[in-house]
Amino acid sequence: MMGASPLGSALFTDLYQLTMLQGYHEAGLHTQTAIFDLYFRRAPFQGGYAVWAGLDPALSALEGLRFTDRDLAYLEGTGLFRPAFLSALREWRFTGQVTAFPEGRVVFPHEPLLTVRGPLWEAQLIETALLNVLNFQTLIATKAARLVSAAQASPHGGEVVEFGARRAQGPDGALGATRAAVIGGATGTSNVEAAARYGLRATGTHAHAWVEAFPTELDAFRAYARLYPDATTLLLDTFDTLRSGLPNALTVARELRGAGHELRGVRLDSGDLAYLSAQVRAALDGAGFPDVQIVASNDLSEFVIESVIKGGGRVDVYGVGTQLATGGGEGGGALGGVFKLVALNGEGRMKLTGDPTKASVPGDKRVWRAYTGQGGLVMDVITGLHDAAPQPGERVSDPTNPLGSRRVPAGLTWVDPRVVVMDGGVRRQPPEPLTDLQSRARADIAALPEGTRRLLNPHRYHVSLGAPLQARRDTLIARLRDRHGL
Ligand SMILES: Nc1ncnc2c1ncn2[C@@H]1O[C@H](COP(=O)(O)OP(=O)(O)OP(=O)(O)O)[C@@H](O)[C@H]1O
Ligand SMILES: O=P(O)(O)OC[C@H]1O[C@H](OP(=O)(O)OP(=O)(O)O)[C@H](O)[C@@H]1O
Ligand SMILES: O=C(O)c1cccnc1
Repeated sequence: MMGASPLGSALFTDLYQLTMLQGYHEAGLHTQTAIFDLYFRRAPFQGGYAVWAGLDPALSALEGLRFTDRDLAYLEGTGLFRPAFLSALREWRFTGQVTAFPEGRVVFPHEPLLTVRGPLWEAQLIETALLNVLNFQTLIATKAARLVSAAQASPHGGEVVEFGARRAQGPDGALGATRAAVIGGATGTSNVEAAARYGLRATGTHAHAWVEAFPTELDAFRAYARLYPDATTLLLDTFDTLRSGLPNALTVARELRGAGHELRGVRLDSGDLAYLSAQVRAALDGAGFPDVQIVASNDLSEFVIESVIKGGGRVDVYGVGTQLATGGGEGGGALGGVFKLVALNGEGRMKLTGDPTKASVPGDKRVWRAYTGQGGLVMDVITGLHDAAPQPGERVSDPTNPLGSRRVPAGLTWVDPRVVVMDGGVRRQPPEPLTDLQSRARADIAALPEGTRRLLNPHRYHVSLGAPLQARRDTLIARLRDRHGL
């Protein structure tokens, strides 16, 4: 065993949460009712949207969170914590309420994706673990969605499967990445542990080592096909894709057919994938094998996939490793989601800063999402929890730019997409199957305005603040400035 995931350990937090917790406890602030919002300020990959993922593992972790004897002994050993606080921690449980977008929904910068309401010391402690799992899985689900949209732009269609276990950020990163990749639209994984854990299709071909292990490429191909006559995908590029791999694969395809089976596929792993896949497709079709699939791999990204398709490529399945499992590449690497205190004991709180993109929005809130009659997404408006839904003609403002405002169009249907997913520290619903989350994401991505899906310089989907909320925020800003002499 490589060690269990730290998610679910009360010590999987930043030290400052615990030092603050002790302070809240001493000051008697710890039981005051706090509201924290989790949101990100920029969509990953310089894209126009994100696919919200990681909620189920986050909620599972909250449900069981306890300080064990080992945890308390460690904390005692730091010399930072007093006995009264350590014994209070023994009773610490998460008893709060969590309201969140359902997993798989498309989400946008600045809107509260998840809101925690509960005693201050409960909500504060969980920041680190919540952000860890939600930032990562949202990043990877979004990457998968981008890869899948690129693949599906081909008139012939295309799937994405996840090949990233060898490149992921550690074992826990690999498992989380597979889960999120599937939510974002990946149709299979090569990671067998992840497949078993999440009830997914484990899929794969063979490596160059298999071919190198036999006297000839044809011997290797024949041996594999004999063992898996209905599940063989042959890797063509160990020696030369067109001059050796392809003719040998055709030989094996004919032999399999003679024995009542069909070759499933071939894999291309180097060279110009547009040119090679078109050549291989033509050869397979010409030889009477139109159903043999072409799998491609080798440092694929959404931009490579786009280029392969533009170049006339005929790839059916893209096997993506590094870029998918790590979210690597431009604007990737990490999602910068944050968790901010927005109210304490019913009073709005906010972070003021010189950078208007970083100032938070105080108070308990609601997100309204507007749809056209055809089910297309139009805009999101954040209001106070008890404010009316946005009205046609109402002026709503840009959360990062006080001068940016727009009027709410008429004829839209407004829905509050967030749900209470946990109450009294207990989940309200059982975990949803990953296939349901994948379908939800697929439908939401299809409902996005065309330009918002674009990979490069997408249209910005508008998330605005309702007028009463903006007014309360302005009042609080003025009060904080007065109080701090700013
Ligand atoms: N038609 C294409 N358009 C854009 N990028 C492509 C295309 N075909 C392949 N690529 C990408 O080009 C990069 C380099 O491919 P190349 O064939 O030179 O690599 P390679 O020689 O196989 O390298 P290595 O052996 O290190 O994997 C890869 O990231 C591959 O995904
Ligand atoms: O999207 P990727 O990160 O490229 O992951 C997939 C790659 O992993 C495997 O090869 P590997 O990279 O281990 O060896 P190679 O570079 O010799 O192909 C496989 O053959 C793919 O090319
Ligand atoms: O099955 C494959 O082809 C595979 C699996 C992992 C990484 N690269 C390729």
